[in-house]
Order: sequence, then structure tokens, then C-alpha cells
Amino acid sequence: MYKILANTIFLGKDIINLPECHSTNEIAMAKVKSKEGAEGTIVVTENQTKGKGQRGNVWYTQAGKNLTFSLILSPKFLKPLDQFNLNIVASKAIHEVLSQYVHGLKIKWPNDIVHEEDGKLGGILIENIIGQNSIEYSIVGIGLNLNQLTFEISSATSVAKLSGGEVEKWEIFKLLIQKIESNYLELKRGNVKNLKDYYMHHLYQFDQMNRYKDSIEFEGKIVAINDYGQLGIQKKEGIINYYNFKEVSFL
Ligand SMILES: O=C(O)CCCC[C@@H]1SC[C@@H]2NC(=O)N[C@@H]21
Repeated sequence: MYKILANTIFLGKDIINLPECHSTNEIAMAKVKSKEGAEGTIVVTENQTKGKGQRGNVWYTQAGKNLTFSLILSPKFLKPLDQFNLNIVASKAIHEVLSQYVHGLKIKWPNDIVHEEDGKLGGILIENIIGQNSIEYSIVGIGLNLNQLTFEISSATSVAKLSGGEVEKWEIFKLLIQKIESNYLELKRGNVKNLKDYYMHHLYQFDQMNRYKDSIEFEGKIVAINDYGQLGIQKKEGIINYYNFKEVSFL
């Protein structure tokens, strides 16, 4: 069991801690839809049995070892087209906290946390309820591999594997809540530039030639992310193409 004294203003004041559930995102979304989930509520579980990942994938995690949780936010100050800013808020917070434990971490667009040589440690799945001209609610689901040591896929890793020892997951949870809240409040105050500068500074493969694939494989370098969160890749010939998620893959 954990004791959290996160010292936050609103985030994590209400924590729903479940020994087991299918998906914390699903539970958080159901809470919002039934008007039981106020902004700041967090759903966390020790054993997520059917975690949702990006691109319709399943997020696998070993019971008890890792962090799987979802935050309920109500960013009505954001227009639907500005929703990528929430990815920046969450990925920056995770990068800031996990970098206290492991060196060489990067943010892989749009919101994976990876080690530059050793694979993926964490992912974020954001699901929004969009209103007329604003984001009514946002469920920010976070899965982080902390103490898991063996993986079925070779591209996955964990903080413990990279740092050489088990970490205190509730301490990391507390630090994350604090960082996410402070980044979110910074976004609310309109300081997007500071947040985005951090994100770009730690972006995986930024300004390096690499291979990518859209309809065909090509060589290019990541040079920008625009206000809509599209990834700008400059091809060898100099033209910059902007991609939505799913339109381009890293090779
Ligand atoms: O594919 C990814 O990289 C995103 C993974 C997001 C997984 C987290 S775990 C907690 C939350 N609940 C879910 O069902 N998914 C997210």
C-alpha cells in the first residue's frame, strides 16, 4: 500500500486505487461520463489486465511491478486543435522524473518515453471528450515500466533494467503527479513555449538523419513539430512534410 503526500493543488486529491482492473483509462472515462469523475481524480491499479495502447494496441504490464494510471483533466481552456499540448505536459513530466533515475532518456514523438539505445519504458494514451470549441475532459493514461525485468518484446525496457536496481514506485508516482500538475498549470497560464522548448530539446532523433516510412521508406531528419502536433521531417531533397500520428513510422 502507498501513502501519497503529493502536496498538489488539485491533482490526486481523489485517488481511486484498484487492486485489479481491465483499463484505468476505461474506468476514468466511465467516471467522467457518469459525472462521478471530477478534474484531478486519478485511477491507479496494481494489475491492469487489458490496458489500451496507442494505435489500438494492447498495453502489457506485469502485475505489481509497474505504474499504470489515468488522470482526469478538464482543460476547457484548450481548443480541440491545441490538444497536442497535453501530450507535451505529460511527456515532459515523465521525462523530468525518470531522468532522475536513468540517463539517456528521450521523448519519442508523439509521447513515448524511450532510452536512446535501449528501447521503450513508457507510453501515454490520451482520450478526449471534445465540446463545441474546447476540450471538455481529457483522460491521460500513463503506463511506465519501472521494476519489470523481463519482456516479451525486445524493444521494451524498464527503469530497473537501465538503472540496475529496483525503484520505489510510489515515490515516482508522487513526483509524477507533482510534475504533471505544475506543467499543466504552466500550460493553463499560457506558457506553451517553455513546455515545448523542453519537449524539442529532448526529442528522440531530432535533427539527425534516419530512416522513416510513409507510403515508402525514405531518409530524412526530424526538424519541427507544428502547433497541431504534426511531426515535420525534412527529406534529403529539402522539402519538409508534416505527418499526423499513424501516417509515418520510425524504422
Ligand atoms: O501505446 C502506448 O504507448 C500507450 C500506452 C498507455 C498505457 C496506459 S496504462 C494506464 C492507462 N490505461 C490504459 O488502458 N492505457 C493507459
